[in-house]
Amino acid sequence: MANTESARRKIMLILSDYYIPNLCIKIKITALEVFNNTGKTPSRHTLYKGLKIVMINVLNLNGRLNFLMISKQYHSTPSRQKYGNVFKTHLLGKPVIRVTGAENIRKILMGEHSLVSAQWPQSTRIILGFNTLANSIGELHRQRRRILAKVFSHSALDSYIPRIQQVVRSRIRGWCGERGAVTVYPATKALTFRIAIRILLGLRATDQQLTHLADIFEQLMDNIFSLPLDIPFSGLRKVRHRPSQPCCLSVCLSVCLSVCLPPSPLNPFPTSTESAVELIFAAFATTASASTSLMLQLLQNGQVLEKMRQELEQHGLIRDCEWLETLSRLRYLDCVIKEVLRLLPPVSGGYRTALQTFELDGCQIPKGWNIIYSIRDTQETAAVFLNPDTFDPDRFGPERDENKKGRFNYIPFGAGVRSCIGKELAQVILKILAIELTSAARWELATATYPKMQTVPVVHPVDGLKVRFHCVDAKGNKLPTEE
Ligand code: HEM
Repeated sequence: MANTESARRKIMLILSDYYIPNLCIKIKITALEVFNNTGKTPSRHTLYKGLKIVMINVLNLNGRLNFLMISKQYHSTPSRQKYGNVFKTHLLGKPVIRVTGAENIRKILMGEHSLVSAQWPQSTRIILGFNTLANSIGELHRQRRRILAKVFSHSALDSYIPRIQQVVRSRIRGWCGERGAVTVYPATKALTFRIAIRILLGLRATDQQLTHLADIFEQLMDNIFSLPLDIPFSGLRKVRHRPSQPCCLSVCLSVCLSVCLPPSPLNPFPTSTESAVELIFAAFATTASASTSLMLQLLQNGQVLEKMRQELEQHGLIRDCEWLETLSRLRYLDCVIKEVLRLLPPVSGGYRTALQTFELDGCQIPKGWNIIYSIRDTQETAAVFLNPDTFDPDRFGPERDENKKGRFNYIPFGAGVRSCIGKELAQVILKILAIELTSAARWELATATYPKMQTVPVVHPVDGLKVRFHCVDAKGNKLPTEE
């Protein structure tokens, strides 16, 4: 029994470190059930088996619980109403200051490197690696950003467009060829993954390698916000030490793709697979989330889709958008993409640590404390947006341009020195997807009602959004499904 007690204490110790009260109670009960129900002192084997069951429960539950906790943090409107735009809460068991509102966000985002410093949760840092852009600070961050900026330059983006269009076109044809419904969120994740690997990184991966890597990334995303416990059965251990896999993701990527890593004129990562992992990670779920939200909004707002179609016809480029400059002439399409990212921002917020004690909105933030700046809440509550719950792309049009009334009310890509380095690329992908869908396909909801949305790790429909696609000709007539 002494063994049992010490094992239970060990678990409690680990958990209490991360202070999750409900989970602690649950574990205490489970541990007692596992160890005491036998009515006798367990053997080493039983004890180990029991511990294993407990830990699996804890850690599986932990993943979901963390998501729930984060979700709750981002949606704690009552707390915001009660305590204002800056208040203290807990995330992953640690105290954190949550910040909302354009003025407060401005101070945080413009204070990077002096007032605050980006600091992702420990699990994210461990999984992605410490040498990535998002995890580097100060001069190192500036240098890395300068190097990476080449991948996203105007000429680089121009060169990606025809190939992105090719990949998107072929994927949409595939969706139209499906007999049943397509689940949009995983389908767009596969699409962005393919674009990131083949076009952005210029890697020649086979379909089999792509599927294998996508599977690993999926697991990575599932565990990106988890307790930083590298112990058996934990999310962290799963992604770092997959059986029959090299021991970490970046190594895994390089081994899987070793035959095709160097050299490619577009591949700026002959040595840094960590950077490659980071870019795929940053592009993967975010762009897929926005793509899914785009399709959802176009399903729900037929008049917007019609207006987009008219704009494409006016420009005579229903099917050809070869250059960045051509894309930028489609003003209404630009408003549609902006509105999708306002109403359903894929990333809920960003993580910072206070480098010095400072005051924000009358509250003192002590040095060393964690801060989350909230994108979703800020966009949802910004007074500059009229009827904020309505999907209304014209709010970004030249006549109203509500966004002009305050710079930090609209921040789907963050702002300042840490703003999203891939934002132009993300917008290009979304625009090409919208053009291809509008001109070559029709899509309809395959379920009786629209799905609810989930917000963590990025915003997405709970059922992934089930849709039936059909190919159409230039006049909008349905084409027979290819066998
Ligand atoms: C709709 C799609 C996307 C959204 C909504 C989005 C959003 C964001 C946000 C909000 C940040 C800032 C986080 C912070 O303040 O700490 C960020 C940073 C970043 N994003 Fe994106 N992103 C998207 C797509 C992409 C793509 C396609 C790439 C690259 C291929 C990318 C690469 C990055 C990187 C590397 C950073 C870190 C920048 C730094 O720390 O200097 N993102 N993204």
